[in-house]
This record gives sequence, C-alpha cells and structure tokens, in this order.
Amino acid sequence: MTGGCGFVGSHAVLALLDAGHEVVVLDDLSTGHREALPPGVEFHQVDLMDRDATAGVVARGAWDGVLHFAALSLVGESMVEPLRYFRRNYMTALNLIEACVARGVGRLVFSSTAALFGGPERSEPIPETALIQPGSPYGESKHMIERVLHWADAVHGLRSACLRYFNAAGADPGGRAGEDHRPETHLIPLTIDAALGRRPALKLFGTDYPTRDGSCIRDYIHVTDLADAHLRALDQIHDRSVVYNIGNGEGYSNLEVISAVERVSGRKVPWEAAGRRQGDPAKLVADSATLRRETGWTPRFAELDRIVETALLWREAHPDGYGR
Ligand SMILES: NC(=O)c1ccc[n+]([C@@H]2O[C@H](COP(=O)([O-])OP(=O)(O)OC[C@H]3O[C@@H](n4cnc5c(N)ncnc54)[C@H](O)[C@@H]3O)[C@@H](O)[C@H]2O)c1
Ligand SMILES: O=c1ccn([C@@H]2O[C@H](COP(=O)(O)OP(=O)(O)O[C@H]3O[C@H](CO)[C@H](O)[C@H](O)[C@H]3O)[C@@H](O)[C@H]2O)c(=O)[nH]1
Repeated sequence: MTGGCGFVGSHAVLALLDAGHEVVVLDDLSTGHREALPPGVEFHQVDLMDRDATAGVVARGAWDGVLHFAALSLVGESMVEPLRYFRRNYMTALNLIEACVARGVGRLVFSSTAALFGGPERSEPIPETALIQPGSPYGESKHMIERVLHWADAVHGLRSACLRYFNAAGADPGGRAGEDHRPETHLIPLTIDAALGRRPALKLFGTDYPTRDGSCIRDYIHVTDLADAHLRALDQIHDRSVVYNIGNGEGYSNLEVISAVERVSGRKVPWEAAGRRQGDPAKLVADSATLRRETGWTPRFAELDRIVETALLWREAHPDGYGR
C-alpha cells in the first residue's frame, strides 16, 4: 500500500488487518504520520518519485493487490501550483504502475476523486457515467491516472478499481486512527477545532453559490465505510477493472456542517464569511448505486452527526493529532 500513513490509507490499513490480511506500507511521510500505523506493520520510507526505490519495494513480494493512496490532494493548492500537482501525482502513479506491470501484480486499487466532476451545479447525484470535467489541476491529474490504468489493463492485464471518493471524513470508531493533515484544510476538522477553541473563527469560503443556503454542498463519507469499499473493490477485480463513485448520496452544505458540529459538540462554532476558494465546485453528491449493487456495500456511518461525532471524539482524545 502507498500512502498508508495518511488519513484514508491508515484507516484502510486497519480494515485490512481486521480482515486478516498482511499489509506492507510505502510512504514518504510528506503529509502522513509514522505513528498512524499500528505496531508490526512493515514500513518503507520511500518517495514514489524515486522510480528505482519504488520498483525495489514492489519487487520484494508476491502481492495479492496494491492500494495506491499517496498523492498531493488539495484542490485549492493545485490551483496555485498546477504543474507540481501534474508532475507529482502523475509521475508517482506511473512509477508504481510500471513496477506493478513489471512484477505481474494483478490488482490495483486507486484513490480517485469527485474532483473529476467540476462542472456547474448539478441537481442529481453523480453516477460514474457523468461527464468528466475536472475543475482543478488536482482533479485533472487524477483523471490522467485513470486513463493510464485503463490502458494498463487493456494492454498488460493489470486490473484496477478507480474509487472516486467524495469527501472523506470521520475517524475510526474504535479511536485507533483519525484525521491529522498539516496544515489542515478540510472543513470538518477545521470546524471541530474552531468549536473547541483551538483555532480562530472558521472562514466560510463562498456564501453566494447557487445552492439552498449559498454555501457549497458536499457528500461526506465516513473513512471507515470508505476503507470497507476498498476491500470489496479488491474482490471485484480478479478478471475485470471497475470504476466506482463513493459517497452517501446525501449532500450537506457548509453551513449545515457547522450546525452539525454545534449540535454534536454542544458548542458554538465561531465563523466568518470569506470569498470563494478557487477550484471549488458548488455541489458534489455521489450516486453510488453501482458500488452498492455490485459489491453489497452499504455505509454504516451514513449520518453526518455520526461522522462528526467520531471525528470529534478522536480530536478530543488527540488534541495534537499524532503528536510532534
Ligand atoms: N481526503 C479526502 O476527502 C479525499 C477525497 C477524494 C480523494 N482522496 C484521495 O485519497 C488519497 C488519500 O487522501 P488523504 O486525505 O488520506 O491524504 P493524506 O495526505 O492524509 O495521505 C497521503 C499519504 O501519501 C503519502 N505520500 C504523498 N506523496 C507521496 C510520495 N511521493 N511518495 C510516498 N508517499 C507519499 C503521504 O505522506 C501521506 O501519508 C489521495 O490520493 C487523495 O487524492 C481523498
Ligand atoms: O476553512 C475552510 C475549509 C473548507 N471550506 C469549504 O468546505 C467545503 C469542503 O472543503 P474541503 O477542503 O473539506 O474538501 P474538498 O471538497 O475541497 O476536497 C475533498 O474532496 C475532494 C473530492 O470532492 C478531493 O478529492 C479532495 O482530495 C478532498 O480534500 C468546500 O466548499 C470548501 O470551500 C470552507 O468554507 N472553509
């Protein structure tokens, strides 16, 4: 697994271990935390930009499958540094895919994104067949990798699952892992920290979107449900490749997220209106019918309050995240 020390990857490590798998993690710790890995997980500190080192780790084993989480993943940052996003996301994925093909790895699960769908406001949840129109270099870089995987299957038989996550949030319900991005840019952890008085007022980016209350709408998916989808996707790709959109199918506005944090924490969230953040689409809500139908996946933590509650519990127990 690449990126196993990050937010989504560390929860996927737990899901794989819980299901009885062995996991080996490759991560450069650029945004992840060594402490996020449970003891005993084999770890290699490698930058995927290093083609030989990447091939070296892939050559060490006979893998049942590879999960690729590592990436630069901030929409706003990619609008400021587009070329860095293209170079790093594309090259790192290519180095890994080449190594997998060279070693005859059969299955690869790739963290794609809802940011593929950056078009104007949509009234309906977004299925896999919707027009791909990335609104940011980040989304575009993920689309390029999806195309590489398409051809790696067609020509080399590397089966893949492109999982287009909507907004991952929450924390392991057992308190074993949580979200600790540095700097943190994601709405739910920032709103929780504002409620806990650990940050100044939350800046609400955009109050003039064509949505029900003027703030952006997103589909929050619990990170444990997301991790479960990876295991199910792996089972689907023995002899074909798949693409799944993954969300709850329910959109919440940024203002509704603020209300949920206030409800769950019992504290006021200080916030102030700010301008729009470049690259943000007005509304992204998933149609995950294909994933549900083909794999039997159903989210266990679909309610926004439950997602917020697990994130809040982890943050209260780890006010400094993974430390340092
Ligand atoms: N968090 C979300 O809401 C969300 C939504 C859609 C898609 N995604 C995608 O899911 C994946 C994981 O997201 P996350 O929120 O867990 O991010 P994260 O930053 O917490 O985790 C990424 C991990 O990859 C590692 N990494 C980055 N570049 C690397 C490199 N060159 N070599 C080796 N390791 C490297 C980091 O150290 C980190 O541990 C990303 O690909 C992201 O684009 C995330
Ligand atoms: O301080 C903040 C932070 C965020 N927001 C707003 O909250 C919403 C959600 O923003 P996040 O940064 O939490 O999440 P994004 O929707 O930008 O992006 C996330 O989901 C995407 C897919 O939808 C990507 O894949 C990406 O990796 C992942 O970070 C956006 O409207 C954003 O403008 C604020 O108003 N204030």
